Amino acid sequence: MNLRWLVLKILDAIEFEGIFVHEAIERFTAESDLSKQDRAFIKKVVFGTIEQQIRIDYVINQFSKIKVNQMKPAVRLTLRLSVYQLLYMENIPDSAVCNEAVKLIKKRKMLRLTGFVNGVLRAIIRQKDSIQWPSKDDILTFFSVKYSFEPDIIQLLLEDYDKDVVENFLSVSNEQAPLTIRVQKTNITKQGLIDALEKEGVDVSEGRYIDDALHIGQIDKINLLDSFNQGYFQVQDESSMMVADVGFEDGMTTIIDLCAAPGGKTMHLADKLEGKGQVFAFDISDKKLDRVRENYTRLGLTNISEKINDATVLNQAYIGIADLIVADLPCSGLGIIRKKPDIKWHITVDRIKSLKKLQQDILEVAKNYVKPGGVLVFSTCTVTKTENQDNVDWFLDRNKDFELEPIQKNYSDPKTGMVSMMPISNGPDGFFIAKFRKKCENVKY
Ligand SMILES: C[S@@+](CC[C@H](N)C(=O)[O-])C[C@H]1O[C@@H](n2cnc3c(N)ncnc32)[C@H](O)[C@@H]1O
Repeated sequence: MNLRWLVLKILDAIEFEGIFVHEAIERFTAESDLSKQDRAFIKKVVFGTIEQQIRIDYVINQFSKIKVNQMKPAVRLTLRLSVYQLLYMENIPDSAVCNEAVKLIKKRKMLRLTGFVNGVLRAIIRQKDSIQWPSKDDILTFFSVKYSFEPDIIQLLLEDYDKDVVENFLSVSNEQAPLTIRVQKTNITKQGLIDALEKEGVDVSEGRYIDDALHIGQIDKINLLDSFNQGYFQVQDESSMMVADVGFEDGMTTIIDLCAAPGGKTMHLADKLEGKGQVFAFDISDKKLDRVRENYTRLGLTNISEKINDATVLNQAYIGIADLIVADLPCSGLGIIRKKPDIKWHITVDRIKSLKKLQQDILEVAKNYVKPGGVLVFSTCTVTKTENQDNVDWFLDRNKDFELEPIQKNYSDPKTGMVSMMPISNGPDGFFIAKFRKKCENVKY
């Protein structure tokens, strides 16, 4: 099996079919008998090539007369995956990278272009220590090339945050995220899970903010772990666990998770209900809800009912019934780029504007399902003020029957009473949470 050939096919599918990185890797590696090391290599090169695309293209363009966007797709992708290895994988000899690239071009039957590819790569190998990088005087181009982000997105972030904060965000977004799991308390205690994982040879350490969170070592195939199949845990980032940690209160019985798939927060809330009460898990399509079903079946949870429901359309059956509404809304996802690097290339300023409109449409409907005294939690896995704080102001302005309840946790911002977290190195993803309570004199959980 030629691993780089598989990488090329995966990159090709991502670029021309528009599928997500994880989906593409899964499609081309699931059925094959690749070793753990082979899969790790493929994942590293695919993730890295996507993540560092702007920087890689910048380097190629310095050494090639034909610019990247004028190249034949197979040549462009072969050069990108090769330059990633040259710049970021020191353990691979430069000559091997070059020879393998030429083999790929031959395999694609582009014999006339082998000399070109070989020439560009050899030039980069010779001069990679003297590449001319953009000057810091032009901070947008400098950050864009250094961290491989679109200048428009950097500009948007610079309008919201200080330069140092933005630079840290860009840098951490290119790191590997920790693998975090949540103890499924209905099935096992935390210590019981730690013991079970260690018995299976998995490295375990405590999470940073949430008691039920554990970090585990990177695992090739999690579904081969007995503790996973026994439903002892759910893979979930710590920032995502904060939603139930903030929203759930003793005495609650009826919860609606309006945008639930794949179900991370639904499972956590059903766990907090200790198998009692009801979590209504809504999402836009049955295919999305399949993931929710898979999760609750494996975890053995019976207090979840899933249903196709468009969150922008008021559903009369649920008006005023919920103790807690979770509106974990579709967003630009800038807080989770470490896990989904292709977000870098899908998100635009216009898309963020249209997401804001969708978020407001959903919040306008969501408020109707809350009981007097009940809670509406609004969350996103992004860091733009447009999608977060602006929506909070907009919501409070229009809905005087709701108030912002300050979140008092060791991970919330004491000034705003909200959670607005940038991704943290070896820690949680970037995330935002605001908690609204529907006013009522007598009822409070
Ligand atoms: C951020 S994800 C939710 C993640 C989920 N809460 C979890 O913790 O696993 C946003 C979800 O919103 C769903 N969605 C998008 N538009 C929707 C709509 N109009 N109505 C309901 N769900 C929608 C998407 O299908 C997606 O599953």
